[in-house]
Amino acid sequence: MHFINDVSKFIYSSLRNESSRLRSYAVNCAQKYPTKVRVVEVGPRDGLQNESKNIPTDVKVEFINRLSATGLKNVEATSFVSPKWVPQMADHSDVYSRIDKVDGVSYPVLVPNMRGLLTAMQHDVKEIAVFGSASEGFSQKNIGCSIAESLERFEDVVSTALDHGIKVRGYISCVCGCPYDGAVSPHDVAKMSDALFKMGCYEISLGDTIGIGTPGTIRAMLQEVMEMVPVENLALHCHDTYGQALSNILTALEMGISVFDSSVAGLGGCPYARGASGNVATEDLVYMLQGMGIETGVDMELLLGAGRYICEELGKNTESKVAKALSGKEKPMKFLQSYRNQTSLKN
Ligand SMILES: CC(C)(COP(=O)([O-])OP(=O)([O-])OC[C@H]1O[C@@H](n2cnc3c(N)ncnc32)[C@H](O)[C@@H]1OP(=O)([O-])[O-])[C@@H](O)C(=O)NCCC(=O)NCCSC(=O)C[C@@](C)(O)CC(=O)[O-]
Repeated sequence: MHFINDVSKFIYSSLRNESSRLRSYAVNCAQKYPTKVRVVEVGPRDGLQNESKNIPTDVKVEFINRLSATGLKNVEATSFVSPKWVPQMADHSDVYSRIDKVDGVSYPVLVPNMRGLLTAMQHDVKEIAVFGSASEGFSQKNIGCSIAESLERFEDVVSTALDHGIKVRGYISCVCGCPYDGAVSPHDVAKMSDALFKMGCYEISLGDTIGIGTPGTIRAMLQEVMEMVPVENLALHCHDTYGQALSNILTALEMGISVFDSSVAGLGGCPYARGASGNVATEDLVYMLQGMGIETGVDMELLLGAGRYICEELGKNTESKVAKALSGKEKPMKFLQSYRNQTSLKN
């Protein structure tokens, strides 16, 4: 450990006078932050699924196309779920077939069962996500079965998808607490993560569905999960209900996690977790990461534009603090750039 710290300090001091990007790199090595983060945009799915007002398919398609142009590499497009359960996602087939598929961008879709997978395959979907829960109560309310039954169901879905060359991501909800069962033990989250990883999910996204976690509970949960699944196969999915999302993400970054889910304008919530607010806003996440010198590949101006577009269409105010702060500025990007130029960590 001392050796690692010494190496990090040496890298830091020897690069002190180099370019700003190298300086950020050294700082991140010294502090053990990853130098690059992949942001998984879940706005078109998690962000919109809870909206009661009908959102035209055209708007969803335009929203996804704008997000694809920002440099994001993962834009979750829709859910092939039952329209009886989530009416807002009933146009999943239309949305998926009409969006522009940009090279290098993945458009995962949620799939709860074999029927969802077969429909997704008819539309040549390249990546799906199965979604389970670490708590029994949420599993029953969200997908109508127990955890054990869900794992049985996913076995077939995952193996069929993999046989057809479709990548599979695995979500686990309620990793810090459940709206029906209360506290959830890190051991149960680790067990579920292990099961989905062994099934063939390339990445496990750990969802703090009701945003109740704090850096303390997130750390304890991640410690147990990391004993079962390598850190490079983990992602964190934070809702910001209690205002803890960015602190929780910082904790996960310190522990080596480098994939985070977020939703532009902080849209969202789960229909089966009443009272839970939206995901951490993508603008706020990217602002924090850029300010730490961590590469995301996301163009902030285009991202702010995508957030403005969907908020106008929904007739809502943004939940992003960054979007709110910059909305009063005549030239927001110039303002940000000049601020960054005055600080030691330019990006
Ligand atoms: C899993 C089921 C289908 C079980 O639902 P069920 O009622 O137990 O199953 P069923 O097989 O009896 O099906 C009921 C009806 O739905 C139809 N159906 C069945 N499957 C499909 C399908 N794939 N696509 C279209 N239709 C389907 C089926 O044909 C039938 O229609 P009917 O015969 O009555 O006319 C249901 O519970 C469901 O769709 N649940 C989805 C709930 C959901 O999408 N929740 C939000 C996403 S999860 C989330 O937000 C959390 C996450 C991922 O973001 C992470 C976090 O923050 O924690």
